[in-house]
Amino acid sequence: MALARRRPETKAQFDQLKAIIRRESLLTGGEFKLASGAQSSVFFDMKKTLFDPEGASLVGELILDAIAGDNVEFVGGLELGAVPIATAVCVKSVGARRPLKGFFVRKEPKGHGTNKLVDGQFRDGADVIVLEDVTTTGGSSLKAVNAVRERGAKVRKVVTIVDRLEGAEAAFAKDGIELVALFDRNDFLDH
Ligand SMILES: O=P(O)(O)OC[C@H]1O[C@H](OP(=O)(O)OP(=O)(O)O)[C@H](O)[C@@H]1O
Ligand SMILES: O=C(O)c1cc(=O)[nH]c(=O)[nH]1
Repeated sequence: MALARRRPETKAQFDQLKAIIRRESLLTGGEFKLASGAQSSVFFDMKKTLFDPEGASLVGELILDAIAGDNVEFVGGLELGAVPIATAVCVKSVGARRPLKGFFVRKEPKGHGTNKLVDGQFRDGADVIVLEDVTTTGGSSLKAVNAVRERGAKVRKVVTIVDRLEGAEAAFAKDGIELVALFDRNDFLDH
């Protein structure tokens, strides 16, 4: 797993975002059931960071910086975590040479209205980056990857805010996808 590059210009923002995640999202000492069904005594409640004004702004800026060299048109991922992230990145891309558009993949088609699985801004066959708030097994991101690949999209990279170092990187590698993380669990925990 590659940690996103900390350039001298972005180091202060990384430090600020890390402090917000530690203050708002890091939960230790409880017993939490994870999306995979596993139990953990550590939980990153990332929505608290993503719905914090400064947290959302920093996430948008740092992810936009992390993908600056990628030639993609769309960013998005599985609901719910990817929704505020994609919005933050899109907002921060306004004024860029090529602003990014955002999509989200529903866990289930909603059964009425347009009944879309992939919603928001999306074009079949496009180059996309999948976004995630926290990666554990990587299963949730892979649902998003598979949904957009069924629509012909090309996905080479998942960008997560925190990687828990519990298998996502290897799961993505099998599908030819690189994992880039702003932080990993070692940024927040001693073990
Ligand atoms: O890498 P994984 O093993 O898939 O675990 C990580 C996923 O778990 C959480 O989602 P959750 O299912 O709790 O959904 P939410 O975003 O709708 O709260 C988190 O937002 C990731 O999407
Ligand atoms: O694996 C998960 O489900 C998970 C882990 C975590 O730290 N935070 C979260 O929201 N989900």
